[in-house]
Amino acid sequence: MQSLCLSASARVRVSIPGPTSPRLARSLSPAEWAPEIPMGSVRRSAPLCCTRGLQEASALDNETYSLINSIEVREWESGKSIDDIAANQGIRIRRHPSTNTPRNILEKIIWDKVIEVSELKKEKPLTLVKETLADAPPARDFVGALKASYERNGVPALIAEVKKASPSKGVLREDFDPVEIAKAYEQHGAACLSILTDEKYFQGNFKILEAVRKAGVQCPLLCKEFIIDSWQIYYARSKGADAVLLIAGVLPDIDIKLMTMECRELGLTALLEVHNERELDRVLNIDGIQLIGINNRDLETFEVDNSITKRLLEGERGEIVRKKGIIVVGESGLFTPDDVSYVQNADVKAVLVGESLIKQNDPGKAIPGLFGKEILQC
Ligand SMILES: O=C(O)c1ccccc1NCC(=O)[C@H](O)[C@H](O)COP(=O)(O)O
Repeated sequence: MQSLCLSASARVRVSIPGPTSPRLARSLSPAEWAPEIPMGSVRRSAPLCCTRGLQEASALDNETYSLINSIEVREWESGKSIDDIAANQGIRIRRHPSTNTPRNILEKIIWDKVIEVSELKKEKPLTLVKETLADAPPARDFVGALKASYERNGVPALIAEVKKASPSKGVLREDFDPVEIAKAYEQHGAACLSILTDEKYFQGNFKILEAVRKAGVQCPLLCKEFIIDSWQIYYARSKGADAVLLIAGVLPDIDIKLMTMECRELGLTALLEVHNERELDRVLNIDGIQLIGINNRDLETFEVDNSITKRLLEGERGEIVRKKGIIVVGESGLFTPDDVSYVQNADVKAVLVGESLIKQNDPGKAIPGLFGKEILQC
């Protein structure tokens, strides 16, 4: 089957390579890729994806066909920038600085990330990253691990976060041995781990992700990054990630569609993070989403409010989530068994917890304190 691979984050880039699965194991020749077209800069005729894609539409699968006909691609054709498209979807974070002053910390993180990723791509272009994919450890079943833990324990499965620092709280733990902490989390029942890889704001990095995997930790690993470019998804997999975070408050629908397709092809789980009704509605309208995280923390203001999880899962939205069999993760600000029960009553099947565990003398032993009981490992 022919397959269209298109990345819209900051650029539109397309290839129509050969059969879908084996193509990930090999690198694509430059001829298979359309030239990269900077988004938000010049107005151009239709991107190559549209013309090539439509010519070959009869050979494309339904998912790809609907993508190339999507409203966003048509908007792009009519000259809208990625920031315009995002703004139409209620996204306040701009990808490209139009002033020197970011509106908030999340926007600043994203502007820095755009620069960081463009440097990394120069050092290691996608074709080289793809060559290293075959050496990565096989991807583990992130959602399967969460479901199994929930069934085993009757409380939300734990995604324990290996987090040294954060923009809202500064350094959370001076004495930070990520591998020891990861092992302790696993030993005390964490179903999965979240590894911060952003260096500038969280003092994380990809060496931590690799070291945790190489140390023999079995839990699936979430690469906690600010993803704005498909390159980062391939890079995360090449470093051993089993899941990646996609933030709906940063990524327009077209990026989410393309990136979730790429995740599927790589065997990665995409955790779609939302913070309000509009973001949840956007994500629920995208096919194939298995895992949604509701972040109780407003990443623009740092305000944490656990009732956001409850509010978003009330009524029709909760019904749609259940009908689609989506697993919901309650994220941030969870400190006590009451906090965990509160989000569990809102129908959350997993929780993502950083600060309240990492700040304890023994972060692993703090897990029973968080749940009010011991959590059984698989
Ligand atoms: O944690 C922050 O200060 C932060 C600031 C800006 C963007 C993202 C941020 N955190 C990411 C997260 O959402 C949390 O690391 C994660 O949900 C765990 O939260 P917590 O248990 O409150 O540490």
